[in-house]
Amino acid sequence: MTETTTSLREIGNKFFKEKRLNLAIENYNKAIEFDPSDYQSYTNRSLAYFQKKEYENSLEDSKEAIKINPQWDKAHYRYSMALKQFNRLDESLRSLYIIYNRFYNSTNNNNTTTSSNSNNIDINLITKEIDNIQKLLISNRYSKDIISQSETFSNSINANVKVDYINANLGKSVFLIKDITNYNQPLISENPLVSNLSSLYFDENYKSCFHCLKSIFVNESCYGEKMKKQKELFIEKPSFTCDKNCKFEVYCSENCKNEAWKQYHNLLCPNYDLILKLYGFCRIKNQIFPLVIMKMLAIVLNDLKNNKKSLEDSLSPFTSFQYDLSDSILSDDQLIAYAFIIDIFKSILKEKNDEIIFNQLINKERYYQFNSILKLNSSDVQPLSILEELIDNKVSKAGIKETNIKIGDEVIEIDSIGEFLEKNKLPTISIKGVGLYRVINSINHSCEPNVFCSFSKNDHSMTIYPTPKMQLKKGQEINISYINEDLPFSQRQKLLKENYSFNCNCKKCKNKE
Ligand SMILES: C[S@@+](CC[C@H](N)C(=O)[O-])C[C@H]1O[C@@H](n2cnc3c(N)ncnc32)[C@H](O)[C@@H]1O
Repeated sequence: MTETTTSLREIGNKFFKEKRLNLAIENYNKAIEFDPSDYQSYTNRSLAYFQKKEYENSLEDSKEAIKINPQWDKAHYRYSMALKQFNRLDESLRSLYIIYNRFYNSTNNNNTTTSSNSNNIDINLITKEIDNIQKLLISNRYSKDIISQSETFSNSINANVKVDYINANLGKSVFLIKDITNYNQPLISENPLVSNLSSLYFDENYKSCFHCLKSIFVNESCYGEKMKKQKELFIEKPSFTCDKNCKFEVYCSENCKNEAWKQYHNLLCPNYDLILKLYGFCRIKNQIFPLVIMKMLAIVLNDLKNNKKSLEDSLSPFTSFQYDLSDSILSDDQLIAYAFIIDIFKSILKEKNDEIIFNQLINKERYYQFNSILKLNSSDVQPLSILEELIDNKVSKAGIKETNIKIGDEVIEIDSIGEFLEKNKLPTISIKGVGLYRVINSINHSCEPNVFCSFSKNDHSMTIYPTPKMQLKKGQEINISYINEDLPFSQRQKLLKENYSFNCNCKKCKNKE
């Protein structure tokens, strides 16, 4: 940086202090002309434009300053404030979190607790802004009305809870809106915004609903010798194959077929040759997130096109989850899967006027973003296996006096079904996938959870129940355990850090129990 640049900038700063904004801008222009890498002049000019309510210019200048020096927190702050003016609240929040996380990482490393960092940004101001924007976002997105509406994503929520923001560290979480006295009462029942089968199950041995993941058929080769004789297990359930282009995807009902079509399959189906390549790759490499990401992108694209919303609004069901772009290290396989996704969406968005949407929606940053959303928030989904479903039906039909049920010629004591299933629990008979749940995946973790989740007997929906004997009062936060809470303290901390990027500070962890 030349002396001339610095003095021109300082003259600009002087004019700025005197509120002579045009003169300030003139001097910042000159400083930048002398040294186009002078990120401080860009940042200061961004503020001057902001004061003049020229938000587009303010946004561009702060963006340029970040490009030159990504460590310059003041530029991130200016960028965030300009984004806020355009109601791009998610992005605005993200920029504030860059400053917030950097501040706390550096104070943790240096063991200091000053209220400002090397860039001289007041961390209290940042925290206050984070609080403001979070509250705005929560009230927009999780109001009771919005939650209980049947949206494009058709998630139905039994509203005994509300989503609220806690603080910049814990983000949002879920709170009870009534006292709970009946422990059999579900607190939340929810369908996912998106779900997908693990690619391991794209195989002639399995047939599952492509929409709700329910088992339709499992080949007898997946069972042990004894169960192979039980013919009832191998009767294929009715299924509904897509009759448009792909003739490949199968569903358990007309309803699932229609939902899938409406949400994402209408865009994906005509490009199925490319999609099969992605399925094949994901199956060999045992990957599931790229498949979910493909569906998420199709859902956003449909919303964008059909409902004429802004990109920000169409993305918001997904971007309201926490994510961390700096943390997303993608493997070579994930990057190859990204190339397949690019090909698929190039084919979907091939019209000339689709170019802008393509560039805004389908890019590497989005892939990292969606990957991180899935990594930090999604749940494993495991619908009942065909064997479990069969047992369940027989038990519900059994009279009160009956003590046994029969599967083929196998007689099972109703009281020992658990042991029977345990004995016959072959990894190959349970179909697994992942799902992203708008409210359930907003529940924070505790190693002493007061609620637990249970899969629906038949599909990808999930229900939250109170943990028996826990007192549950109106206003209380509900917490689930993301991991096996019976593991020793150090293992729990390690798993939570590795998989969810946080240090658990619950009572059990504080006592190192
Ligand atoms: C499934 S989300 C839960 C909702 C999240 N708080 C939000 O604002 O979207 C998981 C993320 O929440 C945060 N989180 C959950 N439980 C936490 C806890 N006990 N302590 C600190 N952070 C937690 C972590 O950032 C984690 O990666």
